[in-house]
Parts: sequence; C-alpha cells; structure tokens
Amino acid sequence: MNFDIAYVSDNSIEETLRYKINNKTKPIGALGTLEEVALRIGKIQNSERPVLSNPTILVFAGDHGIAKKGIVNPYPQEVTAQMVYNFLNGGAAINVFCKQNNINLKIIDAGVNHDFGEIPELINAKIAFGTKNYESEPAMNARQYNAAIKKGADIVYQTHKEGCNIIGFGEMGIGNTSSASLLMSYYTKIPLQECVGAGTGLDSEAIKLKQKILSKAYDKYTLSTDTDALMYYGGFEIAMINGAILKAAELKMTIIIDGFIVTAALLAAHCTHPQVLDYCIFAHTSGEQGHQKMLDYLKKEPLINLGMRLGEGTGAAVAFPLIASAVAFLNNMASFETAGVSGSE
Ligand SMILES: O=C(O)c1ccc[n+]([C@@H]2O[C@H](COP(=O)([O-])O)[C@@H](O)[C@H]2O)c1
Ligand SMILES: Cc1cc2nc[nH]c2cc1C
Repeated sequence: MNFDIAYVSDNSIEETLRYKINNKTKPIGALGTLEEVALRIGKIQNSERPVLSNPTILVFAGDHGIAKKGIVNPYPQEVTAQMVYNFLNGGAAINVFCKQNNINLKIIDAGVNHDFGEIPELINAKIAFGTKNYESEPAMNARQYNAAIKKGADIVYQTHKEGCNIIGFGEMGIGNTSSASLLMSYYTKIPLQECVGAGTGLDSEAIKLKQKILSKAYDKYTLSTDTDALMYYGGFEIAMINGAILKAAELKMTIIIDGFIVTAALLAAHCTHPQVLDYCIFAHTSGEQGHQKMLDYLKKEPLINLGMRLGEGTGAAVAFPLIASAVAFLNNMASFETAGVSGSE
C-alpha cells in the first residue's frame, strides 16, 4: 500500500506562529514544551488557530504465537481476549482515562485468538486467530501483512471522516513486548540484548531466558526488505498500527505516540517514511527499559515520564490534557498588545 506523506517542517506558517507565541503575555519561552507542542500542531494544521477535534484513541488487540508457551510472557495468552471484554465493558485503565479527558475510544480485534462473534462495539479486523510462532516460521504471510496495513489505514480514514484530527494508538497483546524488541533491534541496530526487557513483569532470570529465545528467533531469518521485519516478527496489532500511523500522517492528523509497542510500530513507519515524525507528539516514556533507547534513536523527548508501562494507549490518554493546554494558550491567551502589558526592552 502506498502512502503520500508530506513533510511539514518548512511551511510558511512557522514564522507567524513563532511571532504569536512570543507575543503572548509571558516571558519568551516561559511555557516551555507547551510552546513546542503549540508550534507543531499549528504547523501540522497550517493554521495560527489550530483546533483539536474529536480526539480519538484506537486500541488494536492481537495475539502472538510465541505467547502460547508462556515463557517470554508472565501472563497467559487468554488475557488478551479477557482484556478486550474489559475494554468493551468500560473497566480498563484506557476506558477511565478516555472518559476523564473526553477522548473517543475504539477497540479493534486485529487478530485475537478468540471468537468474539458479533459485537457492535468491537471493530472486527481480525486477520487470523493470532500470529504464528516466529521461533519456527514467520509471524504472518505477505497477504496477512498487507491486509493488516490496509485495515489500520482504513480505520484511520473512517475516523478522520468522522471529524477527528488528533489520534492516538494503543495496543493489547500478550507477548507483544517480544515482537517490539525484535523490531527495535532490527530498525535501530541496537543489540537485541539491550532491547529486551521485563514486559508485564519478568524477573531478571526470566529476562535472560527471553533474551536467549528472542536472539535465536532474530538470527533465524535473513530479511530482504525493511517491511519484512513486521511480517516476520509481527504482530497483527503492530502492523495495523503501522498502517494507521502512515494513513494518519497522510491525512495530516496529529499523532500521539504511546509506549514501547506503539513506538516499535512507529520505527517501522519511520524507516519507510521518515516524514511521519513531523506529525508525532510523544506522550510518555515507558518503564519498559528499551523505550528510552528508542526515543534517543528518534531524538525525541516525551511530555511525561510517570513510570507507566501498561500499553492500551494509556500514556497517550494521560498526556492529552497537556496537548489541549498547548492549543488553548495559543488560541486564548492575550498578547502584549491586546492586554496592554509591556514587553521586554
Ligand atoms: O506500552 C508499553 O510501554 C508496554 C510495556 C510493557 C507491557 N505493555 C503491555 O503488556 C503486554 C505485553 O507484555 P508481555 O510481557 O506479555 O510481552 C501488552 O498487552 C502491552 O500492552 C506495554
Ligand atoms: C492485566 C493486563 C492488562 C493489560 N493492558 C495492556 N496490557 C496488559 C497486560 C495485562 C496482563
């Protein structure tokens, strides 16, 4: 699938926005990172009065072949489906934070190993009942990979049509920190050992075993193109987020990047389309140890660092009010001229 993504770095609105920000009734730079966020969103929207409309978080759920064994993951695979029901019943952390911050929430079955039947609130984008175990064969085939990218893109297209211009992505998938570590190592060239961490709570001995198992899987394949990594190491939810990020950038939406797994999907998108970074705001630094290194690789600093490592898009949901504050000061604060306040000499 092709994505036509423009860079936003050099558009003409930048000077107007900088002037506007510097003339608010505050010392120059005194709103710190909020000023950078306001500038970024103004540039993305090519407007000196940007608006945040229908903020939405899409949570993609998928299962992983490797997780069936329960060695790289402390929680059993069944938790993925159980958490999907929890999302649908409004009981998960992401439900609570989205409700608190007036963010729309959509839950997508990207490939959970469970038959949900027909549930109107659940978007059925199931590629298969979980990926294959990449210890013995690629996580997905080319047809599944292409279908996942397209589904992610289609859901973002539909969400944009509904009036959304700021979007965050979340995921749920027992075992997906393993996929994310493999992808991280592939795209950043950081040694795999440094990319593998505790996930949902492995102790140090178990992390060593996870590193050993993943090293073997990593060395098993010789990848020929940069998109192969997603196909070989999965999962469906990560590939779908990849397509979703690329479509959101094509549609000039502001993209809120969550934690370790979503950033792994972004690394893949960034490899083929480096322009995507112009549309991204990094919400938080995950407690998963590899995340800081991913951020260093991308040279990005997130808004908050609360030691969260939950996934589901919770970092994006919690950081959203800060983004809203950035847009609010840009649109609603008085300038030195209108307030009759003296500027610096
Ligand atoms: O977003 C993160 O940074 C993050 C870090 C660690 C774990 N998670 C979540 O935990 C699950 C994967 O953990 P694991 O140990 O099963 O690989 C998956 O559902 C993720 O949403 C998420
Ligand atoms: C309970 C639970 C909730 C989650 N939410 C995202 N990943 C998760 C993993 C577990 C184990």
